[in-house]
Amino acid sequence: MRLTTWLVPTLREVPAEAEVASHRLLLRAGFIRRVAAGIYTLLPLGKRVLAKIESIVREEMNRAGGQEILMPILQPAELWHRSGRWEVYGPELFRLKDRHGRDFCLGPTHEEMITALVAAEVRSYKQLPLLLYQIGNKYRDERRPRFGLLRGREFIMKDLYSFDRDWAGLEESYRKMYEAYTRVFTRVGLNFRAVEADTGAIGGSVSHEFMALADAGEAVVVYCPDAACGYAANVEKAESLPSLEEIGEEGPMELVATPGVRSAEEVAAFLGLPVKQIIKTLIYRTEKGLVAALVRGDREVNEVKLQNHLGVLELELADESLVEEATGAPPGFAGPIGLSLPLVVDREVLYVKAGAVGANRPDAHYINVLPGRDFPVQNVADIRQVSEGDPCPRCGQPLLSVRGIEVGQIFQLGDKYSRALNAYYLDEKGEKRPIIMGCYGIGITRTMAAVVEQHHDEEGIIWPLAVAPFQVLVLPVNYEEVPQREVAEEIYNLLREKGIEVLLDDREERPGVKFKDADLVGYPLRITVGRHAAEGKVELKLRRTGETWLVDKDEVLEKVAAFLEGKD
Ligand SMILES: O=C(C[C@@H]1CCCCN1)Cn1cnc2cc(Cl)c(F)cc2c1=O
Ligand SMILES: [Mg+2]
Ligand SMILES: [Mg+2]
Repeated sequence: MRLTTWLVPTLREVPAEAEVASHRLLLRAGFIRRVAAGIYTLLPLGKRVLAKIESIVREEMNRAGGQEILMPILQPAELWHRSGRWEVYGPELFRLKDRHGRDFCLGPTHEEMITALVAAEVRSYKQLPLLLYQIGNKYRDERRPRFGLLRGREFIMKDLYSFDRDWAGLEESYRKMYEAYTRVFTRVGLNFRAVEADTGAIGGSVSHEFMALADAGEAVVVYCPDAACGYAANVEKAESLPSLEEIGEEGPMELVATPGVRSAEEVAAFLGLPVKQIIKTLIYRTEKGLVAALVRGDREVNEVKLQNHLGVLELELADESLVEEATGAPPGFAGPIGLSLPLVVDREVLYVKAGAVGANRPDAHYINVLPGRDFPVQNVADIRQVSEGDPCPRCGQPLLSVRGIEVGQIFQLGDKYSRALNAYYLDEKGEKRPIIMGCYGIGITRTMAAVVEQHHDEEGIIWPLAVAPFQVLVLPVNYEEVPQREVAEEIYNLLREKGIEVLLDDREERPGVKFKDADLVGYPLRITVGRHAAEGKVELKLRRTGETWLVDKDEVLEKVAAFLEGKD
């Protein structure tokens, strides 16, 4: 292919809206263009990378026994009514009406649709297990689309659904998918970790996320430094050994004036107590009303754990006016004493024997508060956010934390959707039983961006060979100069005949522009045809290491083949 015929609109300037490397570089290198917030066009080189990622995913899904299908993006609301999710999802679900006024949504996921299909087509245990998957667009109206392809409102996902006769079957399908995901992310060149994950509203119990480690990642992973232990979890779900240290001496509760002293740190300093002896009260708004969550002063509430514990769909910190109304005091003076709200108490709070809490009146706190004596402790749970340094829940060593990009997530769903959509089968004895499901997603466009986050330098992208838009770039420094053009054309045609993905930069551009573009786009191997062409010599350059070799043009094919075999 000749670059003069290809649309690769590279940019010198960094687009202002791009905050992370992958967004900046995919724009500058001419791989994507923004259409609207969270909505992108994939340009030719971007599409070539996607095609490579998709074919790796397809190979591994097929190897695991998956059968590829393609479901509609337009989903009739009726399916979502049957699963009860039409009302559950809010503005994130793109809804529309057809010309007859019938309700549809643009598919954010396909549990309902695939389960309805299987309900209609599977009758017998002989048809199980069944693994069906698709690769296609998904739509989620994110409140804050950002970071380019990392969080879009339209994106490409591979979603596979497993259908088994029982839980043992599901565990086998889940294990196969876990291994298939490990192969996919290894092959595309990502440094990733599989971590225990929260299942969210999808239901089910077991879930893992595949995290590409990157500072630009929105997810926080906590993990045990000891590889033999191997504990790793999304912080939404992560646990640590609770501190069962008793704090403070029991004593009579007292009201003390704490003028303008609000935060746990301020109250601790004012009262001369350690922060962990403060008991924080945070008021949350849910669709079932207000709730007060209590954690030690040195902890944060984990809102995902709290939401799961309460079984609510919406959970948001109550704003100041709501807190005033509910407690009679501004935030910072809220407390559990005499509070007419349901309390959820973190387990560690029980070990605070003389706590300080807001007195539900301005500028006042109670001290020597004893949980159980001074406020009810019926509802105790693990609702605290684990942080770096907390003891590993398995082996006690201090946990570490790192940021990650969630490129895949797998779930053991169970029978939630099969019961809702009537997907049953008859076993050997003719007994009717619900199909046991799993669902498994990979963010295809997000994976491309994650690869760029992990593979770039200040010059541009460094594509791993397996997903590069082209394997080799032939770069004649001065295309009008005869020996250079002839040698470049000769090498270009030789490689093409061998089926190597080679691009020839035949533009009449200044050499500097050509070199800068070559490094920006990130072709893995570059063959520069310059002044040595007259003696039949060319320069090979590896984008990843910058290493260069001056070789005779007759050695090029052998060198390129060796590089392609070496796979980076
Ligand atoms: O999608 C999943 C679970 C798995 C992920 C892997 C592939 C199959 N689905 C979870 N989820 C996330 N965001 C959503 C957003 C909207 Cl607006 C919605 F209506 C539903 C969902 C939703 O169900
Ligand atoms: Mg989540
Ligand atoms: Mg997730």
